[in-house]
Amino acid sequence: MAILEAQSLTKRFGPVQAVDGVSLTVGQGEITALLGPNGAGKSTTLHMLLGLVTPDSGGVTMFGLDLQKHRTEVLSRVNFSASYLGLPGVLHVREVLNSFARLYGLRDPRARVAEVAELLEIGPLLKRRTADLSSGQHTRVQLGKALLNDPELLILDEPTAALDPDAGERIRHLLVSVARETGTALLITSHNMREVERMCDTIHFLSAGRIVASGSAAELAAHFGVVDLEEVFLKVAREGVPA
Ligand SMILES: Nc1ncnc2c1ncn2[C@@H]1O[C@H](COP(=O)(O)OP(=O)(O)OP(=O)(O)O)[C@@H](O)[C@H]1O
Repeated sequence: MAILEAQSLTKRFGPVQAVDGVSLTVGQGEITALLGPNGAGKSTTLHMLLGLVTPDSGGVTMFGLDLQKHRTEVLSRVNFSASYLGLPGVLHVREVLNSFARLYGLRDPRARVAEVAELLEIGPLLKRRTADLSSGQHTRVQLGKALLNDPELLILDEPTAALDPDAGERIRHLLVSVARETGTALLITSHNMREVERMCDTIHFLSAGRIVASGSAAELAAHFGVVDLEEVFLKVAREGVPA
């Protein structure tokens, strides 16, 4: 059974058709990427999948349940992280994570916060005020928050955007382990083509709100007659997709 199925999602903001008929499926333990130029509609698509933005048309099914009809049940099995999400600045990292752990109804919030802090290597940050974190530290805390409830579907908007190469590599390794070992389905956006090549099973390329190409990195490179995903990106973004 698919973990996530989006059917013909559309969203218009005034004159801008941000998303125009996006359908996609993500299976258990699969890592899927949404790629595309700035403004292609990636974040809007993710926000519709999370129920944060209401689609003009189309629907979302997760775990076989309709998102609109079973919102609370469905979203309790999902989590989301993005560097643009704020954290309450006056609170310490431990207080923030403990609050989310209680909000998620975890049986032993403190134990899970300790586990996640070890996974994300944020133990030394637990006593810091979130307002004092660097952007890379903030990203790791956000990811920690997103792993607290052991989500079956993890949606990540540019998960490694603010991380240095070493931290980025560790987080990629962690995310791949989470998908492969626990069966969590991952849906990510990224502008880092090497990252997507290394992590993702399936890639959907968005342009002007539409999926214009889908496949593995190798399939897409072969299809467009280029050597890698970076070149696929440049070709599709600059020349479009031949009809
Ligand atoms: N709340 C909003 N109100 C008006 N326009 C919006 C809103 N959200 C997004 N848009 C517009 O919808 C289009 C798609 O935006 P979106 O943020 O989904 O793109 P993106 O692919 O995530 O881009 P980026 O790579 O720059 O993050 C853009 O033209 C954007 O300006």
